[in-house]
Amino acid sequence: MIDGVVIQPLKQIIDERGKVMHMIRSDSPLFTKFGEIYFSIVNPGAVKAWKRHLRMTQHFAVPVGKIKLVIYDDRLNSVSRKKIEILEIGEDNYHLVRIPPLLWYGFKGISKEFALVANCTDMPHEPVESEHIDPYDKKIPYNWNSSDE
Ligand SMILES: Cc1cn([C@H]2C[C@H](O)[C@@H](COP(=O)(O)OP(=O)(O)O[C@H]3O[C@H](C)C(=O)[C@H](O)[C@H]3O)O2)c(=O)[nH]c1=O
Repeated sequence: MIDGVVIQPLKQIIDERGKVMHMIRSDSPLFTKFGEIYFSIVNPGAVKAWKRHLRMTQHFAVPVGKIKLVIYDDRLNSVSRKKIEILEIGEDNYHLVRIPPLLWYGFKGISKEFALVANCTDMPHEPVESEHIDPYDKKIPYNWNSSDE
C-alpha cells in the first residue's frame, strides 16, 4: 500500500425503490476539512491521467459505473517510493479512496456506460496547485493499455 493512501469500504442501503450510497461524513477518521465536492464523468475506455496535487487531499467514490484508479508514488522520502497501486472501484466494489497530495494518479473508465467519480476535497479547486503529464509519459511505469493480469 502507498503510504497515506486509505481505502475504506462504503455502505449501500438497498431497497426496492433504489438505494442510499454513503460517501464521507464529518465524524469519519478520514475527514479533515471541507474544501469542495465535484464530480468527474469518465467515458468508457477514456483515460484521465496523470494528475498530481501539491496541497489538496482528495477522497474518491464511484457510485456509478467503474474505474481503474492507478496511483504512483515518486515522493523523495516516501517509504513506498516507486510503488504503483492499481484499484478497480465502482458501484459493484464501492469504496472511499483517500489520495494525499504529491502522488501521481489517473483513472480509466472500465464500465460499459460512463463512470461518475465523486471527489470530496479539503480545499477548493485551484489550477495552480495541480500538475499534469501525458498518460503515456515514460516517467510513470504504467501502461494504460495493460490488462493488469
Ligand atoms: C475541477 C475543475 C476543472 N476545471 C476545468 C479545467 C479543465 O479545462 C476542465 C476539465 O478538468 P480536468 O481535465 O482536470 O477534469 P478531470 O480529468 O475530470 O479531473 C477532475 O476531476 C478529477 C476527479 C480530479 O482528480 C482532478 O483533480 C479534477 O481536475 O475543467 C475548472 O474550470 N474548474 C474545476 O473546478
